[in-house]
Amino acid sequence: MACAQTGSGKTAAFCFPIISGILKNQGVASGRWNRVAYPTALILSPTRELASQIHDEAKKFAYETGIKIAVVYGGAPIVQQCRKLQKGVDILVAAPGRLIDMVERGKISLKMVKYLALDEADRMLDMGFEPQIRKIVQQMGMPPPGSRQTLLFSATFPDEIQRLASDFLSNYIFLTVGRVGSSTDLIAQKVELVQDLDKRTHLIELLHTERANGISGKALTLVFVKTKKGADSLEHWLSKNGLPAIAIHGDKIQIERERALRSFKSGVTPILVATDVASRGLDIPHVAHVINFDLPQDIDGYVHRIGRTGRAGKSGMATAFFSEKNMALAKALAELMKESNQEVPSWLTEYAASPYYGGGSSQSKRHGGYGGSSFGGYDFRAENQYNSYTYTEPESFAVDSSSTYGGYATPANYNYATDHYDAANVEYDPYASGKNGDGFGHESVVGTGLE
Ligand SMILES: Nc1ncnc2c1ncn2[C@@H]1O[C@H](COP(=O)(O)OP(=O)(O)OP(=O)(O)O)[C@@H](O)[C@H]1O
Repeated sequence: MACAQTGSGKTAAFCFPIISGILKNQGVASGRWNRVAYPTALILSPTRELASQIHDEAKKFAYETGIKIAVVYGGAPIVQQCRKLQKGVDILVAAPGRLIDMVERGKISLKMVKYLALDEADRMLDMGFEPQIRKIVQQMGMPPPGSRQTLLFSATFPDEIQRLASDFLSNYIFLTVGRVGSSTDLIAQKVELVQDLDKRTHLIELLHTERANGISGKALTLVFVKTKKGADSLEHWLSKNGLPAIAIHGDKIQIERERALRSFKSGVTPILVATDVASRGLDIPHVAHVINFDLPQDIDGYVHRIGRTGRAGKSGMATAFFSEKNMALAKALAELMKESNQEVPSWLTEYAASPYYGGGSSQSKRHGGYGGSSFGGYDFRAENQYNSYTYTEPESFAVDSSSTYGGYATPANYNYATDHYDAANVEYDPYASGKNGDGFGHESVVGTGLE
């Protein structure tokens, strides 16, 4: 289970070990025609666009290795996808619906899967996708957790989802780079108090000012709204006001969705109005500004949305229109902004402090989820240990022998700065001799930055 901030390169982090594992252990599939495809690795994604992006990335990573990569998702011709599969596939990238369909039709067998990766894993295991994932992983012939490696990746991981995820894992390692659910401070975040009725005018002013200041150029702006209807309507409104915009949402047919994305990426339509269908995983160069015209319900949604900018070390900007409908988000938003070294407006601090909106509670409450917040921030198995986890040199993570982790002494010479990634090797035991030392038979590894 691995968490790192948006835009930090998680796709490569799960693709490379898979590619390496296949080359080392399984060997690549033959190019012979097969009626049924037997992928060695399965990568699942919540949206078609993300599946397509992962497929493209994985192809680059596997260049000249002979590894065969295919993608299946709904809304695209199934015949073409089948034809590709029949030529052999090592890594299959899929959106759940189409995958289930193809397994049921006998076109794909999951019997040989040795690597299962769930990108945006918390989304894949939330209420919407969980039944489908359960079906794929537990009822379609896939080898059990001990006989395959399972990789769950996301920038956010609420503890209730972590709990659920353990059903698909055995004795797993929890690895975080930075704090789970935090956003990168490469993104300059701004929150503005705007009444619902004024949002459109405010948006137009904001976009015109940007243009007047010459910010546009090649820069792209992504505007998030709550509903599909709202997306279409805002697209028309912006276009009518001389601001070229295009909408993407789940009610559009796949060709239209892809056309919208292409037009946005190429800069032909520099404003994309989107629902949450575009909130996760999409890596679009030149997105300079993310505007939350409507804020999402929970803070994790906000983290993913603003994460469409400020990627791969580049800086970005995020503006949120906050109205009274968003009060439940006040505390989590203020905390997140503070944590990412952003200036928090005083009115937001006041809302955040109001007990009426869940304010005034202790830090530890962040883990439990309240009023729209679902900060993870830790390995849910280690709640007690984290409470008593102390260290003396947070900069370098060099821990002296007085430090404790769940009441167990950390080895005197253990240096987190150099040793913590070694914990990914299951045989390596950083905390104590014998078992993991915390008595839980698992390991949690926390890194401090993108390194
Ligand atoms: N080592 C690297 N050096 C430079 N760029 C990199 C490196 N690793 C990844 N990238 C680039 O960083 C960008 C973001 O990567 P990626 O899409 O994998 O992020 P992510 O962590 O999955 O984000 P999200 O949480 O939004 O899905 C991509 O354009 C990718 O090519």
